Amino acid sequence: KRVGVLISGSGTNLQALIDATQDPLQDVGAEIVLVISNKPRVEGLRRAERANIPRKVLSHKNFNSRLQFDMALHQELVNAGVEIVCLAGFMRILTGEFTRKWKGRLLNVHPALLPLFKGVDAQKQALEAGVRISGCTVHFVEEDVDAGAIIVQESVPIEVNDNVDTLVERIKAAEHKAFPKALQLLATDKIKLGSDNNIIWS
Ligand SMILES: Nc1nc2ccc(CNc3ccc(C(=O)NCCCC(=O)O)cc3)cc2c(=O)[nH]1
Ligand SMILES: N[C@@H]1O[C@H](COP(=O)(O)O)[C@@H](O)[C@H]1O
Repeated sequence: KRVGVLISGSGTNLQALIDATQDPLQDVGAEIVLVISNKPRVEGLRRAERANIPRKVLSHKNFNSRLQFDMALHQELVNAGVEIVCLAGFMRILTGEFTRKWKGRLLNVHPALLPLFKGVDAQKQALEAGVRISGCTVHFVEEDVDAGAIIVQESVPIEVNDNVDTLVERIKAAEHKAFPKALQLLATDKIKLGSDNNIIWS
């Protein structure tokens, strides 16, 4: 399957997807054919360059509305023949127009065990809640933010002297295993999204 990856920053999840899809010993069943960043000059674009993956910057500042940005994003993905889209640290909320066009083919990784700790500071929320276990979630993306059907989760312990930075790092290591696993399940048709947002395993 042809995969498009959307990023906004460092791209360590993009790197994990690149490594997994380019590893001859793994059969992820996917090829990353396009990387799009909504921010220029981020490290994730250099990771794509090093992997010889076509890449593009689409700044939301160049569009008069969220919908126009999303439709330009959609057209780029369609033109590249993308079949599955992965949000890898993409920090723009997508319109329902976009999420409906990619329903069942749009994945995101969230740095907490959803439905706990939705939103942008999930690791900080977990520390403040005093939970002893957190982790990451790879889910289908719906219009309702961080509410899509869950595909893969991986847990990590929260240590006594953890701060946001140490927890971010530990959760990222889990993300780098969970995201390729979830992509493989979808790309090789082991799972699909059911009509009432359930996961159907074949
Ligand atoms: N409709 C839909 N779109 C998404 C876009 C990105 C992510 C990634 N996780 C994210 C979750 C939350 C945010 C957020 O609230 N950012 C601050 C506002 C930025 C802006 O103005 O756009 C960003 C990404 C998830 C979703 C999702 O679940 N549903
Ligand atoms: N959505 C969240 O944004 C971060 C992206 O990191 P990177 O993949 O750009 O390194 C990750 O922690 C991910 O959970």
